[in-house]
Amino acid sequence: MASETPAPATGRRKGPKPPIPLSVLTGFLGSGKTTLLNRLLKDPAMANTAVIINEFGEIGLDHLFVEQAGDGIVELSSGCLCCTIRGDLVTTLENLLRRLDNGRMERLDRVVIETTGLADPAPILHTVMLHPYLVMRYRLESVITLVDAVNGLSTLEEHEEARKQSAVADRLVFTKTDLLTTEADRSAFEQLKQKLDALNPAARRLDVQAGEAVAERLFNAGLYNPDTKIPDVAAWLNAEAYEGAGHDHGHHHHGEAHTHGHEHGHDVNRHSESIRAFTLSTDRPVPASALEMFLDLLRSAHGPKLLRVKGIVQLAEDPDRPVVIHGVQHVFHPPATLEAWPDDDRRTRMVFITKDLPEGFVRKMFEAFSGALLPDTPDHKAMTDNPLAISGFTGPVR
Ligand SMILES: Nc1nc2c(ncn2[C@@H]2O[C@H](COP(=O)(O)OP(=O)(O)OP(=O)(O)O)[C@@H](O)[C@H]2O)c(=O)[nH]1
Repeated sequence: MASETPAPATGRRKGPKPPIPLSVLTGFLGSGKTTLLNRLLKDPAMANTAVIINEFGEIGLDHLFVEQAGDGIVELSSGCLCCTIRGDLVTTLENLLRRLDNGRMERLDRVVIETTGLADPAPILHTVMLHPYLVMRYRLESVITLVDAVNGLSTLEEHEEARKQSAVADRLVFTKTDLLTTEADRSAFEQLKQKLDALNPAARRLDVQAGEAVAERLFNAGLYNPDTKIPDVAAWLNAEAYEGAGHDHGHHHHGEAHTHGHEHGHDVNRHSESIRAFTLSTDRPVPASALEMFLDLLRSAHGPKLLRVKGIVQLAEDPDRPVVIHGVQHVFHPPATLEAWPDDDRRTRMVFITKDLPEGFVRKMFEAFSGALLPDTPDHKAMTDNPLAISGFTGPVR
């Protein structure tokens, strides 16, 4: 627990240490996580990174070992640390902090957690976000999801977990594009990319085979530019990418065949459409209490349907210092206040990836609390839907 770590650690230099960026590497079974990690671990750019994996055995690190420490952490010749999850993730993350705080480790610039193939990344993120001490020392930077270019389309169609993994990603990394040899393969890959456009329009995409999956492009997806430490809100939100993607979901998938009949959980189109990506924005400053009530209601009543929420908000009470919000399902990072707006755009902007939670409903709720008009993102549903009628809604909008 937090008490094991000596308190003076954070005060060794002046002020508390900045939180350590933490990324989650996920992707379906066999999507190529181990292969990519093996390559990354040799990259000098991974120095001062700790990678947390379930099993050393799988990853075949033997030739890279330099030191085997008692706490399940090994130091690799690249300067990267590798840890197994012994006990639980909290203990592993605490062990890393202990090494850092007692000087056994000089620096820790980044932590990467590899999930098992079937895992929903949200509980891993919650482990950190809900822990009172870890949430001060680590900061969620990015979710990186590997997508197999050959099998990705069928995996997405058949597995809810794969859709969620893709929807919450900050980076979508294609593997196995070298295996796209036939016309049919390439056409399936195009369809896969279209599906991902709908599920997650904002994630930057990288191709392993094109050499794009290097550390500097995979990571550094957080709010803060790692070099300047200045928040780069526009890149982090990438709200422009949602324009066009979030508003016509109903039209993206028509014409696709249903292949699995209509038992629950197997209607491909219905599920693809149930995950939505959209933005809300307003010029009007939002009262702090309205923001709080809006987020409280969203997360308490609809938490599991919020796959990912990011935003920057102009508060009525403190319009010069924007507040940054960041949530994964019902769990939100403590809101951070920036000292100033990073650029001239002072609008409140929020991006949402939701499941079974229609855009019109979220929009209406935001309007109801904030009194804000949302002129730049007209949505005819918002004009016609009655939010009270929808609040008990459980299925997708047709
Ligand atoms: N041709 C090709 N094969 C790849 C690529 N990436 C991974 N593979 C192969 O795909 C298989 C699965 O890769 P892994 O790295 O074990 O995948 P994983 O995601 O770690 O798998 P799990 O641990 O089972 O979830 C291995 O045989 C890899 O060699 C790629 O870009 N191209």
